[in-house]
Amino acid sequence: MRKAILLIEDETILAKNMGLYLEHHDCEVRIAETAEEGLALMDRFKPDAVVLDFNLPGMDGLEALRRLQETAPTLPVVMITGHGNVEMAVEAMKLGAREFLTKPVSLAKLKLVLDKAMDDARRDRNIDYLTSRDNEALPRHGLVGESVAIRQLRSSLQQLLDAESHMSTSPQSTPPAVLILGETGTGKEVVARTLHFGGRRRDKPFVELNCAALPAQLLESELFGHERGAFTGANERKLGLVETAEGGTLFLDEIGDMDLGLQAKLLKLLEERTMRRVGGLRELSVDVRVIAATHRPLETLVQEGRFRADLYFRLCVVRMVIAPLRERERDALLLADHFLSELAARYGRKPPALSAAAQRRMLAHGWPGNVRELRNVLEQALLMCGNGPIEDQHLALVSMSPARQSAPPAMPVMESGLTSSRAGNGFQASNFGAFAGSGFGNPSFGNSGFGGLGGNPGGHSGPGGLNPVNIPVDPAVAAEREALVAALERCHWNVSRTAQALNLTRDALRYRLEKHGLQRRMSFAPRGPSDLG
Ligand SMILES: Nc1ncnc2c1ncn2[C@@H]1O[C@H](COP(=O)(O)OP(=O)(O)OP(=O)(O)O)[C@@H](O)[C@H]1O
Repeated sequence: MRKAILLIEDETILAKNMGLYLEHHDCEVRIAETAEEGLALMDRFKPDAVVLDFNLPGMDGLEALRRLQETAPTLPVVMITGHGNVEMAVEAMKLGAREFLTKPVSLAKLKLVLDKAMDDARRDRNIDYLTSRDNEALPRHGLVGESVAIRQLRSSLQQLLDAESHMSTSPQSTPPAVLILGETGTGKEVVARTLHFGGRRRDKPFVELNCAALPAQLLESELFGHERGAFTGANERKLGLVETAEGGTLFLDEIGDMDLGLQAKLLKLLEERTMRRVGGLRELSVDVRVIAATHRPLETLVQEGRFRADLYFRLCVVRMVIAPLRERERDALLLADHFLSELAARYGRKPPALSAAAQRRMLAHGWPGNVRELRNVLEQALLMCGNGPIEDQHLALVSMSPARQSAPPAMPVMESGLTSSRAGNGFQASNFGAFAGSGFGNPSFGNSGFGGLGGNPGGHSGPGGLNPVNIPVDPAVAAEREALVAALERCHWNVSRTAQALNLTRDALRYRLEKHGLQRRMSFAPRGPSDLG
């Protein structure tokens, strides 16, 4: 993705040279000759990084840096000075400048420093973002719902957390790996966060990675980091997310999409608690709790040889299955109340009522996108309903193939939550019996959601990302897709900016990307602050 770089430099020739060099290296550049001009460009240009000269006519570089920090505290700024003044540099660093270069500036070094500054900023923002999202991602009232499935899940989570609280604190006793299964949008991430933030690791990092979002090689270096020179473009050593998660939790979403080669490395991490950076010679010890999730029927992938059986067993020391929303009795209405209060507060309005017809329609709907879909549908309905109640025509529910709509409830709801909750203790070692038998895991996967979708579970796009659920394409849907693509192109496929441009929440945009099979085209897509889905 082209990076947008703002150069604030009054020496015309130097600014031009830097600009040409960076443009030649696939950056989009704007030059401002004064700090005032640069600051005025910020809103319109929205740079990914700023190169800022100390000595400028009018407002000086330090003052400009101060202002940039106020308005865009995570924006990486590289300072340039002609004097190599140490005090100034220290002051700039204190103010948050990422890097410091002295004139004459080596253009190659500038590019290197910029790349590193943007990389570091992205990593920091990931962590900040993940931390700041705690409250947002953990519903304030915990897992909303009173269905048997959700009550069981809540109590199983509590039992697991209680058991973990009695574990020894030695580094050898990492809490068990957990595998969370469920259709898209059922709340797998919420469960993972509940386990992390409800447990003893809560003050350590919760780092998440979507394994479906990156090609294998990138995923490996994102996960395990790399040494300098490990491959073309590896100009600096980079820490991976495993090391970033030290002492905390690594949440691997969409684990079913992980490449087989990388699965072997993950297995080693789980078995030996060691890892090696790409291009590295040393084995490094790590203390990381792994929680993995997928919407795919992992057991079937194992049977088909697409997922390692040994890794599967390692991951599901505790296995949790989250029931799809359509199987959670009247939870859709409880969740609707919850989301409407939350959304109404955000829009500064009173929560609207749901008409009886709207309630009936919600209870009859199949919710292929589950809780996420429900929230997005309600957000739109809230905006459409004016000051009256939400009527059924305000609910933009995507119609589904008849086969799916008429699918019977997949399973006794009791099966939800930890698979082993039947055993009475809420959780236990994974269900090897079920794996070996013809049922191959939890019946909820065999019978319902996944089967009924003709191999395209939960509305997720197919491997090419272009074939979402069997939805008849109507012109409105096509128009929505077109508008999305246009906005994405305008915003260089940056999720945050696109969401902003379309006045959508990131979740709402993410849902729409999934709906139209556009998600896989996000080339960068780790769940970072700017790119997070
Ligand atoms: N029981 C619940 N109560 C309140 N909010 C919920 C609940 N379950 C899910 N949510 C909300 O629904 C949205 C989707 O949940 P989440 O991201 O955890 O789903 P997921 O299963 O991880 O989805 P995906 O498979 O696409 O990664 C989030 O905004 C989450 O906060």
